[in-house]
Amino acid sequence: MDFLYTYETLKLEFPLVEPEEAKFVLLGVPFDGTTSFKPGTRFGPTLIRHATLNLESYILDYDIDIAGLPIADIGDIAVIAGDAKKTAERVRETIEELKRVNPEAIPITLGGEHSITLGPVEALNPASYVVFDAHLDLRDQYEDNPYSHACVARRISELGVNEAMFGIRSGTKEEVEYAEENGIAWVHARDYDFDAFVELVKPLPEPVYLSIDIDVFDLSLVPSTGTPEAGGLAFWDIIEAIEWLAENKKIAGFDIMEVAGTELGDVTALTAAKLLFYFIGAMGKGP
Ligand SMILES: N=C(N)NCCCCNCCCN
Ligand SMILES: [Mn+2]
Ligand SMILES: [Mn+2]
Repeated sequence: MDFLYTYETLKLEFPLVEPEEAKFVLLGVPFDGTTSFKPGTRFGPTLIRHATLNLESYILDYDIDIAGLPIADIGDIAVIAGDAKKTAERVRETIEELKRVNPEAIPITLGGEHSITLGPVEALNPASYVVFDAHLDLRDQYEDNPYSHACVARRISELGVNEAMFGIRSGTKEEVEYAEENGIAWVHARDYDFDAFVELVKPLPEPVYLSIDIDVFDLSLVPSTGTPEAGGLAFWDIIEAIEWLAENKKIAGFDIMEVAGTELGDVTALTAAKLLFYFIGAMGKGP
């Protein structure tokens, strides 16, 4: 099928299916309009897709080949440079188009900066938003823009979606107060472990939208991201959490955001690509 706002890009190397038949539908959003420190998230989707060429589709520890799963790639969204709100709206409309023809599809958005996550969340209407991020993203506005990547969790909480955040190590006093006043639970990167994750996520209502801001990882794993912060989580910390979610909660959608870089083979994109394959594998292997 054709979508109003998408165009074709590099694709995964194994056989893909049409979006109507897919369980997993990839969508890139090459947007870096509100990036405040390091630019380059507009190259994120292409860098991630390219990095998948380095990976085996067979996942050793799951004994599953994700090439056999129904995956579609609908390409990238034509973004509106500098306008996060309108770009997120295009993403919302595209995912709404997809859900009309395939209500079972799980959209996987590759970013692109985190502001764009508002689009899939509005389209999918999850009961809960679980996010791994170095940042709280709870500002009312940043640099005069309420649709900045630093505000996305605030905008999502205003929709009435429950939120839980993990790997946090950056925010303002106002953001901490907003979280407290609005019952938003978050776990500092220093305090993160699997038990803390399960304790907070278990009671959350379903479906859950899962967002990974790539800057949650330790800097060594993600040198190219918009606003890097030292002191992050390990790769397997996040895989373990994804596995628990895949087994225990209905997942409405997933994204990997804030991947930047200008060179093919960037470490950050390799981390993101491996994360993508594990997400698909964990969701595809069944309980
Ligand atoms: N969600 C985000 N990525 N937020 C980034 C906010 C950047 C704040 N820099 C503050 C610098 C103060 N000198
Ligand atoms: Mn973020
Ligand atoms: Mn972040």
